Amino acid sequence: MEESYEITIPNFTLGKEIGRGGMARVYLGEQLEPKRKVAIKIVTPQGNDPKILEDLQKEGDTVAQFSHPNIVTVFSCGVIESNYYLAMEILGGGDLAQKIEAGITELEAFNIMIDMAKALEHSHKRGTLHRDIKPENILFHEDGQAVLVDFGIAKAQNSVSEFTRVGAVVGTPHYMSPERALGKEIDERSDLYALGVVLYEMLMGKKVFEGGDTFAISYAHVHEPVPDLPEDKAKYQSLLNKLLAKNPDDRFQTSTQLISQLKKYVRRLKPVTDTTHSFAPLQDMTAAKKKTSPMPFIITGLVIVVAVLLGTWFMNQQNAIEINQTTLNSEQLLEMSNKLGAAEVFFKQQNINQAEALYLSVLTEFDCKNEDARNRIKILNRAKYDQIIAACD
Ligand SMILES: Nc1ncnc2c1ncn2[C@@H]1O[C@H](COP(=O)(O)OP(=O)(O)OP(=O)(O)O)[C@@H](O)[C@H]1O
Repeated sequence: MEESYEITIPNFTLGKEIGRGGMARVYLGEQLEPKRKVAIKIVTPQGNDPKILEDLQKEGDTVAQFSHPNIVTVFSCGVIESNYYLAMEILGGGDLAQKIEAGITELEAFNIMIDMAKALEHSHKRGTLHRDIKPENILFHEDGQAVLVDFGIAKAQNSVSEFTRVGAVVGTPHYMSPERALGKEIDERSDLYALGVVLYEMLMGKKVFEGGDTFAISYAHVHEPVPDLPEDKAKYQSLLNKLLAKNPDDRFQTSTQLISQLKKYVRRLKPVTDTTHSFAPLQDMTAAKKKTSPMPFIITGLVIVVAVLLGTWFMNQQNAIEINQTTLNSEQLLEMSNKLGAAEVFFKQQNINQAEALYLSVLTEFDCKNEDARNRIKILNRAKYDQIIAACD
């Protein structure tokens, strides 16, 4: 029951749909002059927002000026009938999420890292951040070469940050740098952090921080230490720690620095026959079911939530317990339930400080009688529990 797309793009014909994202569909197509096969992405913003269309157009123009083997080649872009279209080269080798699922060698992971660092070096030198580095945005040519796509939320580096512009963050929280989660100004080091998260995923086959919701994941990026790699991968720990440092000053400062470091690893890996992973050939990747990329998370007010939470936590450390006993409205109830969810995730992961901070926040700011939070705080911090009981009952 595939609906056909009713838009006509001058100089292009649309063929079959090959993928879908949050606001976008991607089709095979043909450019008529000069004749060539292309992939055409059509984005239909909610409410046909002219500002979003204008931003997409600017971003398409920016990417079209890039000329790099590891950045998708854009042939044409524009706005037609409130839709934005982008005609680009076809990347028929699947995406990195599929590769990770199928299994990937360490050598291959490092080669992909170099390709992506080179792509970022090119765009950063031209003042553009990617801002949405994730495995779904790393596609492959059929010969296996990695290509960075979807500068869909890229912004010129000196333009207004997406926080101040719309009061929301666009992008998945799994690859979000700490400074970004906290709503601070970001620079190229934030893209390099995201690339570090991708490296962890390639090495371990799972995300560096998981959580019940966007908040819990972002909170982990801000506070959680980088997990220890298993013994057989411990040789990559220092690299990973540097990529995922909480403070951007402790990371690689430029893609160029990262590339030279990665090359050393590749040199060491090359002569070794890697038997730790089974590598699925590319045909298997392309045959694998294509997961459509999930709609980007829109994290409204995340910055405020994290800031409020941190503030509350520090105050709780310093001051005597103060309890809010007012009746909660529905928004506050929702916020409390989000905090309880995140706290439970941290508790199960034995992230005691984070769990304690969240449970205390629930008891002091929302509901000092909340049974779940009381039971946990009783285990985590008996003194605080007694204080809360005394202040509440
Ligand atoms: N040039 C291309 N060649 C082949 N497939 C492509 C190409 N560009 C995108 N795709 C595929 O089309 C699908 C949707 O694209 P894309 O993820 O860019 O949409 P999106 O809405 O921007 O995604 P997101 O929700 O992550 O922002 C994906 O499966 C992607 O792999």
